[in-house]
Amino acid sequence: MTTRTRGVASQDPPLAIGAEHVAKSFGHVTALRDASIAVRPGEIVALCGDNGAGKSTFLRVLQGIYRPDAGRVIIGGQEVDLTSVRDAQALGVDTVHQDLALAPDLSTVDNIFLGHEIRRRGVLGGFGILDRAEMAERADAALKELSIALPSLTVPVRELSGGQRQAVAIARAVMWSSKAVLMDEPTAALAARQSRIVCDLMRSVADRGLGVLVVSHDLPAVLEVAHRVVVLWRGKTVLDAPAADLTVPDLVATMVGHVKEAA
Ligand SMILES: Nc1ncnc2c1ncn2[C@@H]1O[C@H](COP(=O)(O)OP(=O)(O)OP(=O)(O)O)[C@@H](O)[C@H]1O
Repeated sequence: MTTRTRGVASQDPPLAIGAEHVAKSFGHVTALRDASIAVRPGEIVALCGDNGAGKSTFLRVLQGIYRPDAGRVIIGGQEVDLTSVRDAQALGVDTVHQDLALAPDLSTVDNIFLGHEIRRRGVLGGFGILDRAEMAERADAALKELSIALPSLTVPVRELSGGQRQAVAIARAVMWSSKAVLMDEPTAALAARQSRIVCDLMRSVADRGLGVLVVSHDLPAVLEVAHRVVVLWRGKTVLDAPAADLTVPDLVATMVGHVKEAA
């Protein structure tokens, strides 16, 4: 992984996460041809587009799963060359996946600390036993900070509701992110009330100063929660506008190619 500041260091405030003129092809299929997005600290930006527009591919570029063929990725105001998801995580970017990627048989505490377990020092200085009390305390504090109320932090997460599991996945991502959280369709599987709770949670995450990039087909939720909306059409950013200036019919028209405003 390398980082450079060329051309992006003067942006004020520095981008939490962004990308400029990204292209990515798979053989003869062009998934992205000119995709750009900019998310500043404390900002919620929605990434929308019709099926096959390139949203998942763009998200994977920002996560470090795919290297772009052209263009650049920016994290924390610096141009970066990500070679893996671990690179993005090390720079402070974590993802809430559509399937949440939680371990169903583990508790909320264990899921939040999965891969980041805290251990007490062993008697002989080796790896010690899990420090469950410390992990429970820190998980509880992180959930409280996001105003997430759960019936129990110790039951397996499969016993929680869909909205509660979504909240656990978001809390886990926030716990290990210092710059931005990427969310893939966070309200897709939720009823209206739980969807509103997740939108409130996105606001809490942004209020902590993190950038939030959310991929969503839920256009009313997008317009309610996002500060700005970026639309991809056939792999190109064709709209980047404040959500307050847009309506659902505007967005639908842009998503299907009736472009009113080029970025
Ligand atoms: N690994 C891959 N190999 C080949 N083609 C791919 C690959 N990933 C994506 N594509 C193609 O790239 C284009 C963009 O796909 P992508 O999944 O990024 O779109 P999307 O906007 O996320 O779509 P959806 O909303 O349907 O999930 C599509 O034509 C898709 O078939």
